[in-house]
Amino acid sequence: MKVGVLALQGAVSEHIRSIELAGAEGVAVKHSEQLEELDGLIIPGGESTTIGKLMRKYGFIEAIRAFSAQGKPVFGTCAGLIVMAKEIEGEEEAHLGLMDMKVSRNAFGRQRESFETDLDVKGLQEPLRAVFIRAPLITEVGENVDILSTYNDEIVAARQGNLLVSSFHPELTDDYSLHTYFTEMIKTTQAAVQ
Ligand SMILES: NC(=O)CC[C@H](N)C(=O)O
Repeated sequence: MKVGVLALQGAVSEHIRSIELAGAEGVAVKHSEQLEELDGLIIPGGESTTIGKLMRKYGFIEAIRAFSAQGKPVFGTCAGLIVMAKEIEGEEEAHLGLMDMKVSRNAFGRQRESFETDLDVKGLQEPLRAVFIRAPLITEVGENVDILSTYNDEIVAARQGNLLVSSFHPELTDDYSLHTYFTEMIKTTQAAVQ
């Protein structure tokens, strides 16, 4: 199984390490043509405005939409979550606009820049060590979105079919269980296609 990590900006190598611990081959993705050989894609954290601009410049917007439309799984963390949202509070334009949710940027940052906590995540056996860095919050979700985790009653992880998002960074600890969850999503879609 080959999982790409969008390598335009942000925490790329850490995601490659975590997805390889979960048993997949991790590929740094710099050109949209590379998507053709992938089974799943991770969009990392970083700065969503920058990632959005670079995605437009290098033809990733249409390419990732087409990738997702084939049913292939996409996992966005932190800034990656923001670029996947249909709506971003205070901004006129979304980026990929894939997932039926509204997000608020830097929502936790107003309280605390960054922090770590143990989170219960639906579908994971053990609490997950989660690192929040100027993290966004999901403030509204559509009815097709399954809420996987909350922190202080705020939504911090969710899934909609082949789309997975977390407002925290699951790649910055040794716990790769959310990456394993993503590889399981890929296996399920592959089984459904065959
Ligand atoms: N760690 C992160 O990815 C931070 C996201 C960043 N605050 C943004 O709004 O794009």
